Amino acid sequence: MPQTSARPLAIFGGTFDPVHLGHLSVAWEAAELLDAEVRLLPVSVPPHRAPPIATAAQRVAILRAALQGQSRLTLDTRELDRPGPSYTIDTLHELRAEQGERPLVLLLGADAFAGLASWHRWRELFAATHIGVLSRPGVATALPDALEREVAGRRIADAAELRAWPAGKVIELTVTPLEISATRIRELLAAGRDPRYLLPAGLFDDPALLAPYRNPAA
Ligand SMILES: Nc1ncnc2c1ncn2[C@@H]1O[C@H](COP(=O)(O)OP(=O)(O)OP(=O)(O)O)[C@@H](O)[C@H]1O
Ligand SMILES: O=C(O)c1ccc[n+]([C@@H]2O[C@H](COP(=O)([O-])O)[C@@H](O)[C@H]2O)c1
Repeated sequence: MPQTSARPLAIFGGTFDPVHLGHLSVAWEAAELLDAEVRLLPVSVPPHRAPPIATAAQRVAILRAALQGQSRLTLDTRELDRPGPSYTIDTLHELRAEQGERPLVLLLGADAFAGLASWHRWRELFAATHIGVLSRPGVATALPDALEREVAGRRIADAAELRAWPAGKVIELTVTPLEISATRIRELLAAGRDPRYLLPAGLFDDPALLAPYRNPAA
């Protein structure tokens, strides 16, 4: 592969049902550690889990409100425009066609990374992107054998090295541990609780934003 020196483009995909301060904080720190542009990509149809509670439009409205007031993290809604399951390999091929040899970095929480060998055409991911693994509280670092074998020769420790190649390296990103999950936030909202300090403050300004979780049957 040709060498490159462009500023990396990092993508952070998720169901974001809803986006929370755990997502935003780790994405922010990854942008700092990698000196990268970071885009949040909400999935349309998650390949490996039940459909989200909120619609795509509702999740995007929450994301837009959550991202207000800063410009380091941006929103990329391309997966919502594609029918069928949101396979990450398809997204990466689209981005590669747009970005040329610019380094791409797929950001994954440690839990999502540990499950990588079950993803659609997972071995092709390494030719399409670098991977940045975000530490997450309570997630063991041991990997299944097939994944460990694929990753073993790819690990790097210095983020600057990512710039030398468009794809193919794996870097652990040690970020501030925040034990926040969307599952917990949905439980709290469904129980009529107010998880104010687990979510960006702006989400509480408009009662419609979190309404899908307060009364999922509505
Ligand atoms: N607190 C966190 N710290 C580090 N990574 C996180 C954290 N929360 C989510 N992630 C990562 O964000 C990505 C998208 O996660 P997702 O939208 O499924 O959030 P979640 O909080 O894990 O949701 P759910 O509880 O519904 O499974 C995944 O790569 C996941 O590992
Ligand atoms: O491409 C796949 O097969 C695949 C399988 C599972 C998850 N993903 C992606 O991983 C990201 C995090 O997913 P999740 O389920 O933890 O929200 C999100 O962008 C998903 O599209 C992708």
